[in-house]
Amino acid sequence: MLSINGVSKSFGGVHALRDVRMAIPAGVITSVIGPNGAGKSTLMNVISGYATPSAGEVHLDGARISGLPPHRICAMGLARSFQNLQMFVDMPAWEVVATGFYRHQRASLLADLLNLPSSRAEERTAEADARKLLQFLDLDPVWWQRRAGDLSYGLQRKLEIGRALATGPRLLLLDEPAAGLNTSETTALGQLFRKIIAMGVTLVLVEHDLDLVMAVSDSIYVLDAGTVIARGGGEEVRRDPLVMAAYLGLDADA
Ligand SMILES: Nc1ncnc2c1ncn2[C@@H]1O[C@H](COP(=O)(O)OP(=O)(O)OP(=O)(O)O)[C@@H](O)[C@H]1O
Repeated sequence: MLSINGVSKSFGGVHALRDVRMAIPAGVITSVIGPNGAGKSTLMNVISGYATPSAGEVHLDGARISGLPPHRICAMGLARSFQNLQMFVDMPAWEVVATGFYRHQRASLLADLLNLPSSRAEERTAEADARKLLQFLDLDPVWWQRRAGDLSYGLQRKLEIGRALATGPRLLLLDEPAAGLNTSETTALGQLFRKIIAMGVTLVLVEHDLDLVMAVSDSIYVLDAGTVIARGGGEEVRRDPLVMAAYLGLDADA
């Protein structure tokens, strides 16, 4: 579904990604792990159009997406969340999710400004759809009308996932979705991933919580210093000497 063909990205003299190749199939959870500075966020930015690769290409279902702006890539069915929350803190929680439906709305800016019936009808549909998504996310209705910024960090993370799902993606990239969550929130997040897969949305995770990664991933890629050093199932990756060396700072032979 997503193919990453020889992607490199440099920032001045820093080679954040070097000839990265990945083949991510539909219908499963693929995780990308690696120590700090390995290039994970840079890879997510390249895939989602927030960064242009210095070399190589990214294809989604055979169509080249590298080099396109984020909104075009989103319209092609690829949505993302961010490592640091990108939240509309002053909106009611439901409306944060509803903004994701904007991509599907047809009313013109003028209709919006004049509050014409076409614009109001779309708003009502977006609100109803947002409520369905909030139920899907298992967000207690007591929070729906509350200011998003007043929700706990874990609940705001859910809103961010809801907003991304509202764009109707076939593939969803989640950049460190468990960061800042407690143990029970992380367990619930793993269950939510399974529900998202069951909806027919493919998931790619960048995650530091290795327990979560091992529990939910069908396949794992390990990046270190901008290079893929291992790929496979949890056990395979866990036992890989290069992975141990990257994480523990040990010599691969040791
Ligand atoms: N905009 C930038 N300008 C310069 N260097 C950058 C930029 N973005 C990333 N880098 C560098 O590229 C390398 C990879 O960074 P990146 O943030 O992709 O790693 P990461 O694996 O996501 O790290 P972490 O797990 O700490 O979030 C690092 O050396 C980083 O300092």
